[in-house]
Amino acid sequence: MTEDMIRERVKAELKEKRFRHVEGVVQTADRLARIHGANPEHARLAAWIHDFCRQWPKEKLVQTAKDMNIEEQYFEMPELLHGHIAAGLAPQEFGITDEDVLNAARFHTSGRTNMSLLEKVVYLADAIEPGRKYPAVEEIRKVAEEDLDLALALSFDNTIEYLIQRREPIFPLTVIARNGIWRKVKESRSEQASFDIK
Ligand SMILES: Nc1ncnc2c1ncn2[C@@H]1O[C@H](COP(=O)(O)OP(=O)(O)O)[C@@H](O)[C@H]1O
Repeated sequence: MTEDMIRERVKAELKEKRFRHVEGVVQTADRLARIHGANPEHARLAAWIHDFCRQWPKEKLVQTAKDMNIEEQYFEMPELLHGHIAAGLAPQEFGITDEDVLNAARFHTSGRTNMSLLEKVVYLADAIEPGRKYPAVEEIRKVAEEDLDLALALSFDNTIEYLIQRREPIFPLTVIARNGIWRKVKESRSEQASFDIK
């Protein structure tokens, strides 16, 4: 399937506003990939498909996830299932088989530890595409141009703070990923005496 065909297939599946978000993620993922040396075509593919199942009803997500044998832990938070299902459908639906592309779609909402460069690019593109509006977004946009790991750490913190404020559960692996990326950011800067965030 060509990228244009994938675009049209995704467009047919989503409401206009959601599709505009996806277009924003594609554009941002392409840009971040070029800046940071990831594969821009792979970044765009993962971005096109990441929200393919975003508008499915919860029952359909849960049933499909069971049929696909998606890991038990994701069922506790059905908001996290759509990326996994999109990745599971992608070989058949779009002819996409590259594991890194599939994982970038799979983990775009929760993140995970030891994310690949492409996974970070797509996670952040989803968080900072031009349609996103939240207090920290400008700071994360700016940092994402220069330091992908720091931007990822800030983005995890932002999501976790948002969920806490709303008294929502936090997926435990996001917290573990958050701790890991902050450790990596701090270690890589430990020689710089002036390292200071905020
Ligand atoms: N780490 C997380 N743990 C638990 N719930 C989360 C987590 N990240 C996001 N969510 C929930 O999933 C929903 C979808 O996340 P969001 O990033 O806005 O959408 P999308 O994955 O479609 O880009 C959010 O409204 C939030 O409630």
